[in-house]
Amino acid sequence: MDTRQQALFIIFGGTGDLAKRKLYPSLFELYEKGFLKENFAVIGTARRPWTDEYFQEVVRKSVTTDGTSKEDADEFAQHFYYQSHNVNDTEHYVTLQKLAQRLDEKYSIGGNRLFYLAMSPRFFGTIAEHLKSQNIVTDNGYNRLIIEKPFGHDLPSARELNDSIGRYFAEDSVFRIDHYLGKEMIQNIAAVRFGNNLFRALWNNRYIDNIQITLSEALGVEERAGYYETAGALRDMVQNHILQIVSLLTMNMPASFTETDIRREKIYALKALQVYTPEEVQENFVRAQYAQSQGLKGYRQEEQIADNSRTETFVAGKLFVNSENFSGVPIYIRTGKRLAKKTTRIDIVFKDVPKNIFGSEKLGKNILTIIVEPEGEIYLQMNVKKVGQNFGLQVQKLDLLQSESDSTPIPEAYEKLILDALRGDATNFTHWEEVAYSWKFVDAIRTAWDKQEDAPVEYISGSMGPREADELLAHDDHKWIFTAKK
Ligand SMILES: NC(=O)C1=CN([C@@H]2O[C@H](COP(=O)(O)OP(=O)(O)OC[C@H]3O[C@@H](n4cnc5c(N)ncnc54)[C@H](OP(=O)(O)O)[C@@H]3O)[C@@H](O)[C@H]2O)C=CC1
Ligand SMILES: O=C1O[C@H](COP(=O)(O)O)[C@@H](O)[C@H](O)[C@H]1O
Repeated sequence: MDTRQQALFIIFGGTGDLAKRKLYPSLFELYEKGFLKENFAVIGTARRPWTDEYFQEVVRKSVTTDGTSKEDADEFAQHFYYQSHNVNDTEHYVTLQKLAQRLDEKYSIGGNRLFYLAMSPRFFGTIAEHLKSQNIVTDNGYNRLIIEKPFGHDLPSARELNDSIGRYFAEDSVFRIDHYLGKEMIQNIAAVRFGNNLFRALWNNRYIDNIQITLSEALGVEERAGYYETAGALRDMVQNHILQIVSLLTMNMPASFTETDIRREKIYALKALQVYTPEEVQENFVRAQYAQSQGLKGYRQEEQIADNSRTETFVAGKLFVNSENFSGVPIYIRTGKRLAKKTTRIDIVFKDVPKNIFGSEKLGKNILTIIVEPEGEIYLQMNVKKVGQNFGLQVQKLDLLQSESDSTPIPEAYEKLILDALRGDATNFTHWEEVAYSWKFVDAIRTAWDKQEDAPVEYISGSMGPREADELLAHDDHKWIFTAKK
């Protein structure tokens, strides 16, 4: 089967951080693996007046690491063209249309176009409109729009944004990126759940006691402070990545492993999220900010951050998916910056056996742990017999998968997602209804917080958040499985 793709990429925000750090290296990987060969070209656009030569140099630099072949990087960069372009200026789209047409012919692309909007969402509507009105979309190939997060800052703004895009592009041409859905171990959730009868049978409120999702980062806000100050951890990480993980963990088994069936079940799971009243928000959610400590700046001392900022850099919460299989199972989530360690992990804690027949021998919990980062790993914690004449029990970890044992290099999330978009497979992109239900849940929390007089509590940089996040679980007689000490 010929896996080579033919496409013209037009990247809006071609001079930006995301394009340089993620998009060009991912395209290069696809080139090195043969998915992109002769029949592709990339137009980078942004306002600054770069030349093609300068742009190609930027691209070469961004794809070059220790092992990169200089010849391949040079050949790859030859496919890149730069067009200085202000997205608000209609005249500029006329020039863009001509360049796109010329490159389509030069590289025999056949009209396939992928428009990557790697810039502030406030421009998305105007770009979509101009792509249509200035005939940059073709009628002899596909026209797909890849859209970066954040998709709005609440439900009304997301709906407005969706409507403005929807006037020009049908839902099946819109690929809303959530890069967590391109991560290998996040994609492994479906394999573990639906590929093993053992877990398929136990994956419900009869056997699962609680679920814990941790997305912790060691870094602070770095150079994205301006954006972060308007978002906070709730909008930056919970509305998208965490709720997407929740939907993958709690959705019913899809009728088939296809885009339509998977998305249907994810939408259903997100629709079943319990939307909290302000009192329930107070009880079930904790927000916090990193404080000045251990020689590191506190959040309010960072550049571009107001010294009275109330933006949360940490969120912990307990949520419920009120579906037949998951109602009653607390799902504890936490995410934050300047925490002890960069890690993304999911712990599924199973219920205790109904009766311990081993007398004074204590039984440990069965816990299935999926570590997404730093290394992909899956463990199952089990009770087994201690070796020896006497009967004693011990807890052991069954190592179900270790990335080291599989020599295939793990593709970067963006690389996988761009290839999916080229193939027209939107399974790992978020449907509008998923976005809408996620905002509905998050808006209830945000609105309650905005009305609270208290500022976020503080936590020490390098810790796993404030003690309130531990108390949230202690209140239910639970505790976080992952502590930084391990
Ligand atoms: N960076 C990251 O790690 C991540 C980014 N994202 C999202 O990706 C998007 C891009 O982020 P990022 O690359 O960091 O942002 P940057 O600020 O680095 O880039 C913004 C880009 O937009 C261009 N631009 C701004 N105004 C205009 C205009 N009027 N006309 C044409 N071009 C314009 C800028 O170039 P110029 O000034 O030359 O016009 C620049 O290329 C955002 O939606 C962000 O939320 C999502 C996840 C991670
Ligand atoms: O979307 C975002 O994700 C990153 C964390 O992504 P990861 O792949 O490194 O886990 C986060 O730093 C950023 O604030 C947020 O916008």
